[in-house]
Amino acid sequence: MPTERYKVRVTKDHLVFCCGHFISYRGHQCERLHGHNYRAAVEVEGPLQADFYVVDFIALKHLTREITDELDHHMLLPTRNPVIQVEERGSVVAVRYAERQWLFPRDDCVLLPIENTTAELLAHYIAGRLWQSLQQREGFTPDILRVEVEEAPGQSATVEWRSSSTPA
Ligand SMILES: Nc1nc2c(c(=O)[nH]1)N=C([C@H](O)[C@H](O)COP(=O)(O)OP(=O)(O)OP(=O)(O)O)CN2
Repeated sequence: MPTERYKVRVTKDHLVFCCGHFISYRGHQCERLHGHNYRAAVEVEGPLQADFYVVDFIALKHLTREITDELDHHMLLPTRNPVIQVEERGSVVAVRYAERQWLFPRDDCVLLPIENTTAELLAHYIAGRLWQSLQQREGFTPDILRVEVEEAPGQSATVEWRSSSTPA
């Protein structure tokens, strides 16, 4: 008897999040501030549950959207970047890279506990949040969770999280 696996995937226009950002690269260089219409796509693998689905599309979309909506229309700033310093000062966020400095209203920013706002690490951030929401709110641990973040049409990054009990 062949074995079978199931996968569900969601990507929707409401999982688009429009943000400002800049990344450091090659260790010591820094992009100019610019924006993207990012799009998240989420895949979950696992056995069929009692309702004959891996996970409810509706729950998956809802939980993913909660996370992407928090990012939408914000400036994304990494708090762990070795060359970009991000400092909260009351109602503003001061950002410094070498001689360049920016001051943003605090409410316009999302400070992310990542090293760089690459599509890879944005996918990692969303995957971590979604893994936690699925466990805590749906009582569900995926065998495999993949999050893709498309920075622009034709260029995206994907991260894969596996449950410790899922064989490689
Ligand atoms: N692997 C990754 N590479 C790059 C990332 C990333 O997140 N992961 N990010 C960037 C930049 O943020 C940048 O904004 C993208 O640059 P670019 O590809 O030049 O963007 P365009 O949309 O202008 O691309 P065109 O194909 O020239 O239209 C860089 N690399």
